[in-house]
Amino acid sequence: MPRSNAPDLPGLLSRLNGRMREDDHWGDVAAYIPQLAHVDPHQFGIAVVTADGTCHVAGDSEVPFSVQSITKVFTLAIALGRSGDQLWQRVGREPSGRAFNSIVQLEQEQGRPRNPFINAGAIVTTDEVLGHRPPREALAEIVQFVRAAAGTDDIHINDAVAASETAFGHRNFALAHFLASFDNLKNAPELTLGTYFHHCALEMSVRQLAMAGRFLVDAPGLPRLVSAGRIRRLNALMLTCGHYDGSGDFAYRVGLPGKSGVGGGILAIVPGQASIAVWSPGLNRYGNSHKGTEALAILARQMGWSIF
Ligand SMILES: NC(=O)CC[C@H](N)C(=O)O
Repeated sequence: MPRSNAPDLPGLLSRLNGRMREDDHWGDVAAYIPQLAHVDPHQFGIAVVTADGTCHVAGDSEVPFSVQSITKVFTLAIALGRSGDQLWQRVGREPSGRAFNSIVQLEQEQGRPRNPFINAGAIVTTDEVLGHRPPREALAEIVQFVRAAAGTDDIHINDAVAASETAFGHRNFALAHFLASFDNLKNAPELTLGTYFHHCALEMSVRQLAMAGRFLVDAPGLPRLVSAGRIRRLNALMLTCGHYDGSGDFAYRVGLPGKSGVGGGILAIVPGQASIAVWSPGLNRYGNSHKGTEALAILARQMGWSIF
């Protein structure tokens, strides 16, 4: 009997939801994207898909939220599918120890971002996915990949969020132009960023996100979109880099590969056993969901889930 079917998971999720709502420290929503600053922080949802394909949910599990940087996992999978290991000439595989939008290492390291999950690295993988196509085509491929992974067509880009980020995206413009100055962008910064802002503005509920994460679990009954070797490598990068300068703390507390977004979502993977999505819009000092991290730490402990 796999451990994923062990202690009454639905009951556990429901108690976890209650416990998260008792404590009134919710963290602060991301204010640098005006559309996200309006989101009510007092929300919490969780979904777990186990290896047998069952999805258990609790809390605000059907509310679509801005998945933001969690899409970097999907764009990385697509970029590796298109370019293979050549991608690593343009972007590294080391934790940055810096905030997600930091620019300092880019100058020191001649325009090769530390990893694909910080903004500079994700701008490079987006540029790779874009190739020399119109952004609309690349976005269609990304949305199609996410929909196929989730098993539903009801996943959309929120254009107002993309526009809001474009209007205030001075940091990301700076990063993209810096990359271009080191000859590490194939497209005009505006085109690559337009694609990046739009895929970050994808919206999903935790149910949809947990379903979309199934391809990273590598269990016989779950959809397989990339090879087993690539699944392991995506998970390795999620563990070491998925929470930016909070990645070590997340590994210490949760013990699972995970990817966060400033919309307050986290996708975490229990290899061979489960795909977990949590969402609570208030963030901690690293820009990762405060209650999402708390909830994952408790769930992992209670289920005995850890890669260690
Ligand atoms: N950490 C995040 O989710 C950041 C993504 C956001 N779109 C940005 O570029 O700033």
